[in-house]
Amino acid sequence: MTPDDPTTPPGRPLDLPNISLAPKVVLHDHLDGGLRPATVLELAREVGYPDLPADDAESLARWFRDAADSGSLERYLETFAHTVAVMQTPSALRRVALECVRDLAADGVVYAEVRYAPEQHLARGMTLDEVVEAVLAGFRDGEAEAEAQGRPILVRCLVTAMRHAARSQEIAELAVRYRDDGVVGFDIAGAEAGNPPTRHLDAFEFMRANNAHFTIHAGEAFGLPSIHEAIAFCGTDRLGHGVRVIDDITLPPGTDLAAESFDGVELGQIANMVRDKRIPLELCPSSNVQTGAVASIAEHPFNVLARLRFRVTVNTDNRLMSDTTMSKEFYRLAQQFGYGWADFERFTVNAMKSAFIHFDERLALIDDVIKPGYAVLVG
Ligand SMILES: O=c1[nH]cnc2c1ncn2[C@H]1C[C@H](O)[C@@H](CO)O1
Ligand SMILES: [Zn+2]
Repeated sequence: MTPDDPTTPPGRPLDLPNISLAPKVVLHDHLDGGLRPATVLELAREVGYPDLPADDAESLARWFRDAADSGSLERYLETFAHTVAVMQTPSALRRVALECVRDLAADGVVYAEVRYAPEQHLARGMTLDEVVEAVLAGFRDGEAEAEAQGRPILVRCLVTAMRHAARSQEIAELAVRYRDDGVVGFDIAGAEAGNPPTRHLDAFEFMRANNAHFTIHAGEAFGLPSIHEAIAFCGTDRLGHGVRVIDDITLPPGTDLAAESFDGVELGQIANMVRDKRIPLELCPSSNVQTGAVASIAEHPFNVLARLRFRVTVNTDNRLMSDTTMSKEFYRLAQQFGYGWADFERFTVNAMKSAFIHFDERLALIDDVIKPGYAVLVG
């Protein structure tokens, strides 16, 4: 695209430096999937963890990306053993949480919901409450620092239960216990096949009974039945990925996935329900390619879903494993599907509307931060 090209979107060039200036919102970002490689090395040395697969930051970064590039969610998840191993003390958790906020703020993120599974951080004797408190302290440190640097960011936390394990009720209780301290919701993650959302129905019912929010990783490695359970039986507020909802959408043969509109599309009951109820899709393009949920960015249903007016949001999932940032995800989508600032603004407003903070707080960020931020870029 060049400035003379009539297809070039208006405003500043859509390059990474400009995209990083745009206000962005991330709803799906794992704390244990976003460590800095140098921090993994330092913490491993501090806690005496000898099993890292590389001993310099650059090689370690490459190892995470390549190992996660596996085409299988199960193999992708194996890489987390190394990050979780070095996140077993309050000081390590607080540092990782602080650096997470620093990295998000430096990338122009203005609101983030960051998740992790407290039950995976008990190996050296911390309690679930101590884990949550250490992470929240790190987020508060990061927010204060960003504020002082004139780059304010609001970071809230989701606590995740591992879907193959049996602690979801406890984790849901933890979410409710810390709801006034920065935990805004609950989630389940891990290997999807064989661990359907209804395995954790009690935990979701507990959240609903307490008027509390949750999202569910569904429709990533496993398809429509998982999405159906998450919505129909569990009553999820959002879908973690949900990308396989595309399997309930019939496109005429030969449809160009990068088109601006789609004729002759048919939606099944599940796809209609997701769209009718405006259930947010936490799409994570790079991660979806790495786990084999989709074959490539070009074949990612993001554009089809966006043009069909599903409530799509753009997310990082795991910045370390995908070697990504919010800006890079936006950039990759723009390169593939020709998006401009107005599209980015729409995806960002979609995300902000879908956040688990209160309505007035969401509205304030949309009106006071997101809209003015994009107005500057559009010019
Ligand atoms: O995209 C994902 N799908 C399922 N599970 C995931 C994904 N990304 C991270 N996880 C797992 C691995 C982490 O250890 C855990 C908590 O953040 O969540
Ligand atoms: Zn995830």
